[in-house]
Amino acid sequence: MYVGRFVVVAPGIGGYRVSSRSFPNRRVRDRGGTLTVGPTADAPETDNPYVSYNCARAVETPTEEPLAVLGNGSHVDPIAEKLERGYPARDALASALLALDYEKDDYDTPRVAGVVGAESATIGTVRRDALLVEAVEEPTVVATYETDSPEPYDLTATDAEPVATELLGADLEHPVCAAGATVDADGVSLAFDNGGD
Ligand SMILES: NC(=O)c1ncn([C@@H]2O[C@H](COP(=O)(O)O)[C@@H](O)[C@H]2O)c1NC=O
Repeated sequence: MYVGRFVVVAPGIGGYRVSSRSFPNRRVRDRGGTLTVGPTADAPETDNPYVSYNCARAVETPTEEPLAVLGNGSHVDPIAEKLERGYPARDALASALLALDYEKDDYDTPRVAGVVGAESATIGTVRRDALLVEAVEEPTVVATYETDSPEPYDLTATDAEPVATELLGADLEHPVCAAGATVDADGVSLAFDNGGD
């Protein structure tokens, strides 16, 4: 099955995977507290605005709560900025997803995102026909295609890098790269797996 990009979150842990039919020559890079998806050196040039972006950010709220933000596009940045200004996760997700809306590409690709705290998690998506934001207690996935509403996900890893590796290895078509995050009282850990390097 091809689900495109997907986010998985639960309290204390989360991850994000890029699956792609059209732009497989991409990887995650660490820019210090932010993980970025972008082209590999040998990738064909493209003017598609949706394929390079920050996919994971570590933030701290005004009350010093560490949070991780994960998502499939430029909405990750305003979600992170709203959390840093004290918006609750629900409101940061809903307002940024609604403002940017689904992607204006050939597929009306939904935006998906999650916010992970040490003891909380919230997941969201904006599609052509819906805006969904939910607080969740157990690992929950939302994807761009097919699985485009939140549903339970069987996540076994408990650390950031194993989460990335587990998502990259999930039996879903066209894996490209993945990110993982863990959050506890001490802060956020981010990691990634680009497969084979
Ligand atoms: N976030 C991403 O990594 C990403 N990769 C591709 N897209 C969009 O989704 C469309 C379909 O891509 P694909 O055939 O790889 O699933 C692309 O034309 C592009 O507009 C993306 N946008 C949202 O998921």
